[in-house]
Amino acid sequence: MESGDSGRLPFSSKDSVRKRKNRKQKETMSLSSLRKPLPKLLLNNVSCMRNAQMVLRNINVSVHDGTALVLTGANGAGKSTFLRMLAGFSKPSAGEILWNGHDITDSGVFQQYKLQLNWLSLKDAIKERLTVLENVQWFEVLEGKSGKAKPALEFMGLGRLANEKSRMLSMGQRKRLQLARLLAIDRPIWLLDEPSVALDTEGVKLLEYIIAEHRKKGGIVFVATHLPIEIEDAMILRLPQRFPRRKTMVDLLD
Ligand SMILES: Nc1ncnc2c1ncn2[C@@H]1O[C@H](COP(=O)(O)OP(=O)(O)OP(=O)(O)O)[C@@H](O)[C@H]1O
Repeated sequence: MESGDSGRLPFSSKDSVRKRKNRKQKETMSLSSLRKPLPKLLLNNVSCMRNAQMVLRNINVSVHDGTALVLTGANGAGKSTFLRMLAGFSKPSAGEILWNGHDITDSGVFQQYKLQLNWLSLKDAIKERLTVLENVQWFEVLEGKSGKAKPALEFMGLGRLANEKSRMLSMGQRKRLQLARLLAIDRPIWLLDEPSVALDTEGVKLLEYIIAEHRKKGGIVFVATHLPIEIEDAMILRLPQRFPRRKTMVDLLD
């Protein structure tokens, strides 16, 4: 009996050790899944209407710190609409956009969320009568910051023009000024609509560089573009064409 009992004991103790191990493994797994960071931004089945037409349909994207998302697609596919929605200018007609798990359409959340955003679009909001430097400083003042305007302009190759009236600037220089503003204000989420338009080769390189540096600090970058921009490990979201394409002059020439 004794030997029989003692013979069974090691098995039952092995069993309980194995069970304990399994339990521990399960606990570790559930802990690690708990620890998995929330996406900074989550678009959950988002659709968006403009002018009574569905422009974006059932978009699902999750974006973590350091991510770049490049939006591509034909004219009218909805790239700017996507950015406008993230900026809070348009509301999703269905689905939700969560920032740190909170719905950005909630007004309390939006007050905090909008302070994270840096918006760059074709409408450059440059004040013609201010100098180039004042145009950046003006944004700094609104932000309660100071001291970064000059270095940002110098970095973007506009140091020499800092005291010129901004109406003197060429298109590419205006774009560089917008990028200098982005650097001076330094907010974490960049929404860039066609940021490389009008930039020369060096300007595009600078743009690629500042995007890479921003991401290294954990910044998030959304870029809507038709032009190739080198962004390492970017997620690409190609928005579908909204209407069947009619024949164009290009097809006739082919
Ligand atoms: N201000 C507006 N009011 C109403 N509808 C608009 C407005 N702007 C754009 N739209 C509609 O939304 C659709 C998507 O436009 P959007 O500007 O998002 O496209 P896009 O992909 O950025 O185009 P592009 O490559 O030409 O910049 C357009 O086809 C247009 O019908």
